[in-house]
Amino acid sequence: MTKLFINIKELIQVRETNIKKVSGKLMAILPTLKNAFLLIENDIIIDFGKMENTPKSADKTIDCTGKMIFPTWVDSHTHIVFAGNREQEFVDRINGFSYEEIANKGGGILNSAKKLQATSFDDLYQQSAKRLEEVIALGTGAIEIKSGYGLTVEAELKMLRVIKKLKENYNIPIKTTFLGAHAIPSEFKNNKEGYINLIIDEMLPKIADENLADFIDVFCEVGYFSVDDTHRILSAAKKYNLIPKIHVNQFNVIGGIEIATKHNALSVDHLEVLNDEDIIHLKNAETMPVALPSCSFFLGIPYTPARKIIDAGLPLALATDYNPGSTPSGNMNFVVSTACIKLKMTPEEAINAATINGAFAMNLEDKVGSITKGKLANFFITKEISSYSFLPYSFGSNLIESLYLKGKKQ
Ligand SMILES: N=CN[C@@H](CCC(=O)O)C(=O)O
Ligand SMILES: [Zn+2]
Repeated sequence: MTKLFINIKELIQVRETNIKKVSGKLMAILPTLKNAFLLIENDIIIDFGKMENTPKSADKTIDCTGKMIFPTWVDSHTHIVFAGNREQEFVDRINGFSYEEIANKGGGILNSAKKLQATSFDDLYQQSAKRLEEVIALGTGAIEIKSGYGLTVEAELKMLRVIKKLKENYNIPIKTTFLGAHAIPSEFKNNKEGYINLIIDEMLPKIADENLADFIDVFCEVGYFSVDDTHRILSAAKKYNLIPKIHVNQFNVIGGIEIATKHNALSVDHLEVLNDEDIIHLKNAETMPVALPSCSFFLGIPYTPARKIIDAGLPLALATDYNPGSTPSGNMNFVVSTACIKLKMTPEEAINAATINGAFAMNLEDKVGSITKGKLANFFITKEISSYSFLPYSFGSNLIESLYLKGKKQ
């Protein structure tokens, strides 16, 4: 079955030959085609070009006059499998408590873990599926999902099995990250080593047995897991071929980037604080830096210094961090807007960061992230808009008119 999209006002992020990622100055270049067509066959993009070269026929033709087509957003960092919400902590923060103070009082990640442990598999699946549907409707066409709100063998496995079921039931590429080292559970309050042993000796082998994860993550931060802990966990995960994607530099610079790059991490995420040495480590690595501006917006913490990263010649990806504590939003359109408004990224840089660079940060750059022949037909058609910059400019508006995943209208 072929579908031909014609009279596309502008086809965004067209790449004749696939690229892995865009870095530095090249991030400012967003290749597009005006007055274009796009041809797909079943779930795959098979051709695109200028209207004067439109193929004569297709099984179905869709007129896009006045509208643009973007590859769907690639959200490379989420925690959408969680139970309940944490709006009381939101109110506590309005009343002057910090994220750290709330966590130290037993709130934060431990609060979510308590809720998740008491939630059945089916209930957790239903809550998570609803969030997945919500973000797909907002233009996300590939997503990474982490565990890390279980913090017991049983509850971490429950989270990962929920993600597995989401993968089976939804039509988008989903990658799974094991984040057992998200926080130290209360039972191990004075025995962090004991919890790390549990991760290494019990959780990892069981996860590998059931093939439940693609990536390994650690929250490398003061009060959570040290650089040495991170090194231990990543070394153990290597045996199971789990690739590191690490939470680092959210509140403090403690050497997380150095250890992550030594372990050839696929990405380092957050980076709200970043020093010159970190930049040097990133320059010597293939690791993708990932900014999560909605988290900075919600917590009122510094924004990732995107200019410093890009101006150093590095790539940058954007993701939502959708989770109940620091970012209760999975809206990639808002992320792209906030990146322009607060991180001073140009629309071209932000769109590259939210598509092809996000795909790299999930090892999916051959499948999604650009309009390229052979890639999945995952894209959205906008409402009538004046230019692609109108999208980040109109923050808070939903300008997506329709969405195709693997060639099927959603
Ligand atoms: N920082 C660590 N993990 C999450 C937040 C966890 C939570 O507060 O529930 C994040 O990426 O922001
Ligand atoms: Zn996160």
